Amino acid sequence: MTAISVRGVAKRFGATQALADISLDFASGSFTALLGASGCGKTTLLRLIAGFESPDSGEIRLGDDVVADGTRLVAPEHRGVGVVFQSYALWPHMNVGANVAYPLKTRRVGRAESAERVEAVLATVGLHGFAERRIEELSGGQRQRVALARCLVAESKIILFDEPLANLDMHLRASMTVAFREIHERTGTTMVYVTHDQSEALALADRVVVMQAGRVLQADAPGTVYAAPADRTVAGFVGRGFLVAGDVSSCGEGMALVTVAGHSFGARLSAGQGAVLGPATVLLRPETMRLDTVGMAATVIGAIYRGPVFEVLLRTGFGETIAVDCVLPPAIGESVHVAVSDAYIVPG
Ligand SMILES: Nc1ncnc2c1ncn2[C@@H]1O[C@H](COP(=O)(O)OP(=O)(O)OP(=O)(O)O)[C@@H](O)[C@H]1O
Repeated sequence: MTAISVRGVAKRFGATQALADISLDFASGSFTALLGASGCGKTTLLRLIAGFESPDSGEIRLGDDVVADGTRLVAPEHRGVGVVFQSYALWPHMNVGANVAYPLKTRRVGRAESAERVEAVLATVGLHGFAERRIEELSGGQRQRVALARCLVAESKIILFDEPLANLDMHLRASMTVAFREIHERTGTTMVYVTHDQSEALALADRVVVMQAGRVLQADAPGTVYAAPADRTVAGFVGRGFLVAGDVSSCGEGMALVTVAGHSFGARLSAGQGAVLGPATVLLRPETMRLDTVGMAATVIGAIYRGPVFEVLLRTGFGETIAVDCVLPPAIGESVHVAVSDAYIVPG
């Protein structure tokens, strides 16, 4: 079943076309990440679904109900949609329990039932026994869990997240990413998650929608967006990758034989990509390249220590920069060869 349907939606702010003709369906129980650089329109799309903005054209449905079109605009409080913001939007003068219970209070749910439901959602978000705590006693991650609990207690079928982890440190982000996934799996809530952090999007979502300048460039499973990006922009934005110029000499069975800097290797073609003989854009990723005795000729231009490995920066014979991961980096200026075990011909 479709939980959210966005059809031909456009939104302009003065001279800025924030969204241009967006059509997307969000399946019930799905977890979608809206990913893109600052200003691409992610938040605007989220705000349109929530009802904080109205579309200039197009239609938005939640389940079977039209909530926005040329004639109708259902107010946010009547959409049954929960929103978790980057700023927690909690009431500092109320304790955790009262913050979480707020949606139940406005619906006049009885005290005993309310206390029971609040305790249950606090347990779901890993805050069992926190009901009496004051908001200012909590860490950023705990506050974000309270905000999520407040959405869950209202039993919103849809929860929208607007960069909820942007204020947290790296370790807390990682643990909250795991927590969000678990809560999604446990509750089956339809979730839409705005982020500009591609690693967060890949880790959390079952579908990643990559946006640029108010348009959708690709909407696919994380593995597909990573392994088979739809164009150069997605290839450059998702994961660590390098786009180099190659020359395709033969094609067949979804594979091409491509030559880059004098070295020939097999590269995948995207589904539906026909024969692409001649010049092509090749996506190379560090994990599928290694230094070897044969391969693309390159010169070492630098090495960055990344913890477990060094990222060794190389310049190919055509002046393009690529990188491979190495435990022991070669010396700067050294001539090396790079063997490629997987590559991808970027469409377009
Ligand atoms: N209320 C507004 N008034 C004027 N312009 C706006 C308004 N809201 C958004 N915009 C513009 O619309 C475009 C899309 O903004 P939006 O906030 O959706 O982008 P975003 O992808 O969420 O960016 P960020 O990651 O920086 O939040 C931007 O150019 C922005 O400046």
